[in-house]
Amino acid sequence: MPHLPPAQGLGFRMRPSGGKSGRPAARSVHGVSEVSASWWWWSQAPLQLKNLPVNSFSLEFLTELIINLEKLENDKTFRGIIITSDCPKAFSAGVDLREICGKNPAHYTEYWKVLQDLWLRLYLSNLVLISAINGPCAAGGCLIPLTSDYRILADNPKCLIGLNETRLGISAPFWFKDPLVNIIGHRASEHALQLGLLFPPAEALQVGIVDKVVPKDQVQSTALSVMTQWLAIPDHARQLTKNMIRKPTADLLVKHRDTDIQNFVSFISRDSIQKSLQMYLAKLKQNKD
Ligand SMILES: CC/C=C\C/C=C\CCCC/C=C/C(=O)SCCNC(=O)CCNC(=O)[C@H](O)C(C)(C)COP(=O)(O)OP(=O)(O)OC[C@H]1O[C@@H](n2cnc3c(N)ncnc32)[C@H](O)[C@@H]1OP(=O)(O)O
Repeated sequence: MPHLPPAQGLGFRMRPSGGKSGRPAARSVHGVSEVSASWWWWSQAPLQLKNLPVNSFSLEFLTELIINLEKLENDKTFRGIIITSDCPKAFSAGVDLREICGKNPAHYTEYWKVLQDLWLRLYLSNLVLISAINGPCAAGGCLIPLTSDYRILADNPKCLIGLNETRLGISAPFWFKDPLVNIIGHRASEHALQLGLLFPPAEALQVGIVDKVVPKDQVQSTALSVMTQWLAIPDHARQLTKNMIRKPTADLLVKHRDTDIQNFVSFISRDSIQKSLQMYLAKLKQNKD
């Protein structure tokens, strides 16, 4: 299993859980629960996102994330991943606005394609994906949670979650909207998407965009306990079922991805959109002072 120490500001921490060897010592004399605890314990890999300061999706970060997910997917040791943030300010701030501001159409094309690739890899992953959301995640920052199998949110008023694109003067792509509809339903999605709602924890739980809200210091332990339940199901049955449920949604992107790229590039290249994104980025920087 690759162990990748994070580079300055950019990187992922991936490590098998367990002792120094990555696996807990075998317990031969204990009961079934002990045995099964050891079994699931080293079947899951924590994946800690670290692209300081806010885990925004730069092209480089997306590319690294896809490579690391592919490694985990191909390593048969692992059956599930708990994804969390190693940046104190955010779980993820979504699309890195510097990637979609002031660049050229070729860059926008490449960027959008890589973002689609990440979405497809996550949405159709054979692994159990649990998002341990320990910070705010807005717009594209919801990509990982919305493609996960289970979402646990820290009970902190700063931990807002939602697709707030309309507030930035842009529209969420259909492949962000579709998983939201699948998770919270049509009417709630209409409301949330049009108003660009960012939900605080209690409301997020109520609308169903997250499955559990727990104190911040319990997010990781809760994720481990939920993972135990999911890994108790035989992989082949769970994977077939996941694929059956998710494939129609994923197929829509596969079928329309070129058109979606063209739409994105022409939309994002408009002067009016560029201006409003630049203003939003400038406002983010001002708010700091
Ligand atoms: C036809 C239609 C076809 C297609 C549709 C077209 C377009 C679709 C658009 C794509 C859909 C997805 C969009 C997105 O994801 S856009 C990004 C949305 N994200 C946000 O709105 C979050 C913005 N950030 C925040 O709210 C806060 O930064 C956050 C995360 C709550 C943390 O707050 P705080 O602790 O106070 O930290 P700062 O605000 O000071 O931020 C630190 C530092 O990070 C910079 N930064 C924050 N977010 C981003 C970002 N998304 N991209 C780039 N940089 C970001 C911020 O400016 C600060 O920088 P500084 O240099 O000042 O330190």
